[in-house]
Amino acid sequence: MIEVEQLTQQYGARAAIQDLTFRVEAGEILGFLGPNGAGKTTTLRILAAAQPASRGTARIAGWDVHRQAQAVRQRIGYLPEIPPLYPEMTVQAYLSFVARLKGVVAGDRPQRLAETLQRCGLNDRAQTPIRKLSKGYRQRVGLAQAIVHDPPVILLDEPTVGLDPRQLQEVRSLIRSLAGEKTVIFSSHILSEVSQVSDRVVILNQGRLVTTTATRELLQQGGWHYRLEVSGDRNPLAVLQSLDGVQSVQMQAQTGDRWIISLTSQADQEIGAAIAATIQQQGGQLWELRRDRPSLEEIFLRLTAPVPLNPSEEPAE
Ligand SMILES: Nc1ncnc2c1ncn2[C@@H]1O[C@H](COP(=O)(O)OP(=O)(O)OP(=O)(O)O)[C@@H](O)[C@H]1O
Repeated sequence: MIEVEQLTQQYGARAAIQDLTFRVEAGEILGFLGPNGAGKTTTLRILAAAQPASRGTARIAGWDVHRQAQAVRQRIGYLPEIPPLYPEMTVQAYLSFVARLKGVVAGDRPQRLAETLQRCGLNDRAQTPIRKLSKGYRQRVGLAQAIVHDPPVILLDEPTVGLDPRQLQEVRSLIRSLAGEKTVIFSSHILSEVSQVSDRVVILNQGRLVTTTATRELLQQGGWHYRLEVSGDRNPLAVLQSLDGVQSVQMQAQTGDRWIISLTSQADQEIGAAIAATIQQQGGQLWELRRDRPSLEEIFLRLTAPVPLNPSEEPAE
């Protein structure tokens, strides 16, 4: 339903996004994730036909976002970071205006409006001027304007920013309720949030695609975290470092002949038994061995760590 190929946006000498390629299938909810400045807004604006890309192509339901921008705009609902609301209008008048603008025929408008107000939990605010609404309700109106014309594709740019926990929950379940029926891209910089709403994520960092994967698989990519407390005559750090399947080892604390060590295994390598055997072989004693999955936040931070400069680009000392 959405096909992005080699999409690049250049701002002067800098590329805000570079060679992005991904697809979103019909009925899928895709989490679009990345830290601030990763290029999420730029990508969504291009997909919404709100700005042309410097290079590459993007198609929505087969229509090219650049060459067939009008056809694309009719088929998408777009919620930008700052929703385009008219503060003096009532919710109902505004949604009716948007429906007309988006080409909903007059006869269909009352039903589209009623359905949208209901779906977005806005029935009791229909006659309220937008300027009197709380942030959460404004966000609902923003979502409502994106779906009032019943588009097959919905693009939501950070729809949950600034909401309180209850509003967050409501907006998330609203987005979830679109699954299967609509194709949705929903951007965020919080992986745990995206994982609650979408089955698959695209992760961007500094304008480049880092990964596109099922959220479930992302969790498994992180390997395991171990924390062990060991005593003995010999510091076990070196021998643990050379163990098969180890990604990193760190000394957390040392008091006398006791060490507290944290260790991360490579993706899907369960090495608890090997750790215990190694300590025993070198005559040490294991007082504690704990195993955890890294949190989604840790995985996200690892995947989006700043990209180091090439040696040739490093400033001279
Ligand atoms: N009109 C513009 N002119 C120049 N640079 C821009 C412009 N718009 C965005 N950028 C730059 O492009 C990069 C990507 O910005 P973008 O807003 O797409 O990222 P983002 O992932 O949406 O970030 P955020 O989460 O902060 O909204 C940033 O470095 C930004 O400063």
